[in-house]
Amino acid sequence: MASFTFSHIAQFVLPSNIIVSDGLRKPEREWLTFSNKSILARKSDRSPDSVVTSAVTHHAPPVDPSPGKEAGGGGLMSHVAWTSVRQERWEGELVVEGEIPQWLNGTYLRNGPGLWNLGNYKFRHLFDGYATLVKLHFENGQLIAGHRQIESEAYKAAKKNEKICYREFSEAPKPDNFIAYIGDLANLFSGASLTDNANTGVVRLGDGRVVCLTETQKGSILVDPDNLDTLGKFEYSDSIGGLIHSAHPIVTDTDFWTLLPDLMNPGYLVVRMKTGSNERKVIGRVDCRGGPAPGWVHSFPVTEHYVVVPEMPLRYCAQNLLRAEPTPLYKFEWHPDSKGFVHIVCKASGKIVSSVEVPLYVTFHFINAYEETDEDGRVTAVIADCCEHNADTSILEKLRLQNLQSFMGVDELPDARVGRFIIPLDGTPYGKLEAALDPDEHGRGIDMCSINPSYLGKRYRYAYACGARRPCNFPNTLTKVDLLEKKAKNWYDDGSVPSEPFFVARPGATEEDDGVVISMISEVSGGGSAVLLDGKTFEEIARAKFPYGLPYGLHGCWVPKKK
Ligand SMILES: CC(=O)/C=C/C=C(C)/C=C/C1=C(C)CCCC1(C)C
Ligand SMILES: CC(/C=C/C=O)=C\C=C\C=O
Ligand SMILES: [Fe+2]
Repeated sequence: MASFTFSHIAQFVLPSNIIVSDGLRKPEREWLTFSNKSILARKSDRSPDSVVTSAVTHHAPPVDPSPGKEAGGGGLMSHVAWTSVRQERWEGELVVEGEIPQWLNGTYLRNGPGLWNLGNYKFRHLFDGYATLVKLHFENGQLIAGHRQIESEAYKAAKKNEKICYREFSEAPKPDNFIAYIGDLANLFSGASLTDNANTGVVRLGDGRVVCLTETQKGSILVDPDNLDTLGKFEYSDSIGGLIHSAHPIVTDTDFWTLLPDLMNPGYLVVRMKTGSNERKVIGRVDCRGGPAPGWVHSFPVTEHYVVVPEMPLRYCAQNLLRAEPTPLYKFEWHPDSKGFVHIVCKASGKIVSSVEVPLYVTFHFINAYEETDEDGRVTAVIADCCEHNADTSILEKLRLQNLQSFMGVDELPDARVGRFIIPLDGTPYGKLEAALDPDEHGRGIDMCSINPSYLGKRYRYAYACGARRPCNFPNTLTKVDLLEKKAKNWYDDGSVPSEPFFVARPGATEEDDGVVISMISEVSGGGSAVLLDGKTFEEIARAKFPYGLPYGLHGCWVPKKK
């Protein structure tokens, strides 16, 4: 089977005339059976090696078994989770086993780096892949699914030139000579060479616009949640400047909060953009208390009144930013001597109300935060929970594609826990960090979390995340963590890699876990499915198979049905 290259993309693109059999198009086309559901494709649209045929023949491996530069050494069959999606777009109805609740009406969107191959070259890190946006549209118990590559400048240039043209998470185009290198540096400072490959998350703003995001500000891309069209850049109309921001803004009906790390004068800007506007306003600023640069700020939490600004000892590194080749910690450096801090900024005044030293920590994802009050209603502390990797940076290395692709049954996933920060607001200089529950409850693996969004910034009880059933080299369960009882319920499907469990509340629900949890799984057989779990029992209630294998994806959002 040929490997997937950009020159093949044109062949692999399924035309928009591919529709489910229940559709109304004329049958001058051939029938192809995709997992019990038939779709139509024009015969002339199919290349002999196209995804259509390879996805249909379930005997053929849906992955490229040939050893690549970095992938799958020794002909090892790679899991479909770590294998590039084979076609640029697809849409069709999925057959549902089980039952989708009738109240679940809307679209779940999930973004992630689904394409890691460029010609003969393979990206080396999970986070480098070009963005693949997947949708699950639920309506009256039925499910229309699809995916589409996001048409970022970085993706279009790579497709045209069959090589990486912008600086991605771990790699950058190699300058041909010294003059080009100098030009490159200038482009880095202006931001021109940075990627806009919006492969990390997707958010629905309060005004209904849907934006795909990564950590570069220019990688904020508007998409159409129905047909997944790339609509263009989300342009920030202010003059705040800066090149990077947190990959995970906090989005509510009224606001969009984010943090902008300041690499020149180490610190963070706390910014807010009101719903309906493209203009961010600086609400406050936190100066770093340690190290030569701000800590990596992939995400952060908020409470009702405060923004929690983490200052992780895993800090941006100016030298590494300039390198074309990956370094052990990519664009970052571990500075245990610089200590770890958490700062609390008042949303209303922008003032820092607490800044404490905490034990060293490593986290990508904060889960939630809330305020602890005394009997007079005064806030005494902020509690902030995150998926914490025991202050061990090796998780970044574990997310190299070669490591992910070479699982041999040996347990390789470093331990992680629900890290709970307790940040006093009484001027005490130290905060605490402890495990919120025994990490064995979720197999000592935890990441890719969500909560019931109505509990954002409030005292809450349940978190949904990916956990571990060992041995594994990547989180392979879905886990519902009860932070009150300090227990977890785990869902496991042998050999599958599930993506972030996403909670959708039942309209009218009064209990925190009354709803469903959506995840997409990449299966050991090479297939891919959407799964629905009941929020309360955490039992699987429905599953629907895609006609092709799904690559791993990162974060999602819910777009409710238009009224
Ligand atoms: C997918 C994910 O979780 C993170 C993606 C992060 C990216 C694409 C970061 C890109 C960056 C650059 C291209 C240069 C500047 C530093 C940094 C923000 C790491
Ligand atoms: C996949 C991941 C981080 C994604 C960032 O958006 C972390 C996985 C950690 C494993 O435990
Ligand atoms: Fe993330």
